[in-house]
Amino acid sequence: MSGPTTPLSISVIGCGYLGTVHAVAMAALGHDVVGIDVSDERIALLASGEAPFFEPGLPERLTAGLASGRLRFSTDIAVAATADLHFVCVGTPQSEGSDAADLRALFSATEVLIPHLRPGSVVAGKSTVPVGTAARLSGLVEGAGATLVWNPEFLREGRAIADSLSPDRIVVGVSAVEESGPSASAGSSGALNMLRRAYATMLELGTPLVVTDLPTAELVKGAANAYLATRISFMNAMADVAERAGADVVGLAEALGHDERIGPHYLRAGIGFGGGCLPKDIRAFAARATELGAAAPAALLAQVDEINLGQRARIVEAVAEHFGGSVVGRRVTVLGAAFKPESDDIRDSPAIDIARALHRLGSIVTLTDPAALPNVAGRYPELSLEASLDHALRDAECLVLATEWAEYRLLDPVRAGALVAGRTVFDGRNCLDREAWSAAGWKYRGIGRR
Ligand SMILES: NC(=O)C1=CN([C@@H]2O[C@H](COP(=O)(O)OP(=O)(O)OC[C@H]3O[C@@H](n4cnc5c(N)ncnc54)[C@H](O)[C@@H]3O)[C@@H](O)[C@H]2O)C=CC1
Ligand SMILES: O=C(O)[C@H]1O[C@H](OP(=O)(O)OP(=O)(O)OC[C@H]2O[C@@H](n3ccc(=O)[nH]c3=O)[C@H](O)[C@@H]2O)[C@H](O)[C@@H](O)[C@@H]1O
Repeated sequence: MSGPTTPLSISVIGCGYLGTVHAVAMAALGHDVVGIDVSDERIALLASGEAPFFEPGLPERLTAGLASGRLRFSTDIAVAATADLHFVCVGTPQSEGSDAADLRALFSATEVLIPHLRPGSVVAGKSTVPVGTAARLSGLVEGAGATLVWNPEFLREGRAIADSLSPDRIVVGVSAVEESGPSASAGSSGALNMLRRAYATMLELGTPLVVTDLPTAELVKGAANAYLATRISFMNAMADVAERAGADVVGLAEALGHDERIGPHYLRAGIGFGGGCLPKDIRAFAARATELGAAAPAALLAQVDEINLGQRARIVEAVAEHFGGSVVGRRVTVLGAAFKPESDDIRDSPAIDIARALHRLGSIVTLTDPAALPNVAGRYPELSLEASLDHALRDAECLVLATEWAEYRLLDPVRAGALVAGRTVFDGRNCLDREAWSAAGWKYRGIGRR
């Protein structure tokens, strides 16, 4: 990818799944980038060229960035002082004991950055936040003569590099809004120009730029994730009806997806959504909506959440039912631990929830995954982990496919059938070839399927 006409000096604060990829992408675009994090371990890994998590394409991009001299990493926030533009990418997890977002890292990262800001520099918030957060931060930033903008991120794990370098759209929220619509003040207009320079390569390629006010930019992100989550739960609700009615949710989704007004994406029924974002983001959105007095969106998203979590419980119930009501002593192998394929992220993973629930009910659970097992090890000692797929299959009395990695989707049912002790498969992602598995003598159970 060709670089911008005038490279910027950029800091990226918080080098997790989002920040690491953003730092690497900004360097790939030709900017001078320093990634900053409070974790010594993480920064040491990154500085040595080792990707701290599994993300396709990241190792190559990281190595290239470091070799170009345009990418470095530090735990010292003072190194941000030379940057013109600071992207804040720290975590905003669910608070313990409530549905609201925990904004402590965001405020603390901004506070320590303040002494290193100078007039004209720009702070761009990328973390996902409840609407109104930017207004609370802007006073802090403007006190230092700098400008705050909100620039939410829409990348998906597993496709993070491509999503960062070729986004569907770039959204920038600025602080000044006049009655006639968003229009930038002097500070905001300079900040907007800085963001245009940061993303020049993509803008030249025609990527849409949406300039709006701060709360709308924050809401775009929350609404996008709420909508995606709602689509998935909608299809899981349809799957419930389909299953009871003897219909097939896979065919239903295909037919719905051909409608241009609906489109084919996020219609896959299954054990539901997980990860570090959709679940906590809909909860934070609902909590903030409630604070603002908007009861209906909070109720809608509570229902989306309930349907989603219900999918995990239902598959556990179905496995128990298969064994005549009790899984005690039954050997069940769960295929997949990550919340989605091409990622090692196990945050709020449906696969882990299901494996743990089966174990609690007395089942002997083996969990396998091509990338995520190092993240599971130590955290869930009750689960028996098996890196080799063949070993995981051996003597299993039933399989639960929880994460649709290619090696599971393409698993040969005849070969698998020779390894297991019982030929029953619960396809939690409706991704197996039902006919081929049935023909190989398996009892196939999908979700929302006959
Ligand atoms: N993971 C994803 O695919 C996406 C995440 N987001 C949002 O981006 C934000 C970050 O998410 P992830 O990267 O997934 O989280 P993460 O937990 O992987 O990374 C957060 C990083 O921030 C660091 N950190 C915490 N406090 C800090 C401080 N004061 N100064 C510097 N670094 C600090 C942590 O050590 C950690 O490395 C969240 O708001 C999330 O909702 C948005 C789009 C995509
Ligand atoms: O805010 C974020 O962090 C990101 O959250 C999601 O991205 P991500 O969580 O990486 O993964 P998705 O591909 O959206 O999948 C989320 C979950 O939904 C599930 N899913 C997805 C699609 C579908 O049809 N059905 C379904 O159950 C997946 O298995 C996975 O567990 C959004 O897609 C990104 O745009 C957003 O930037």
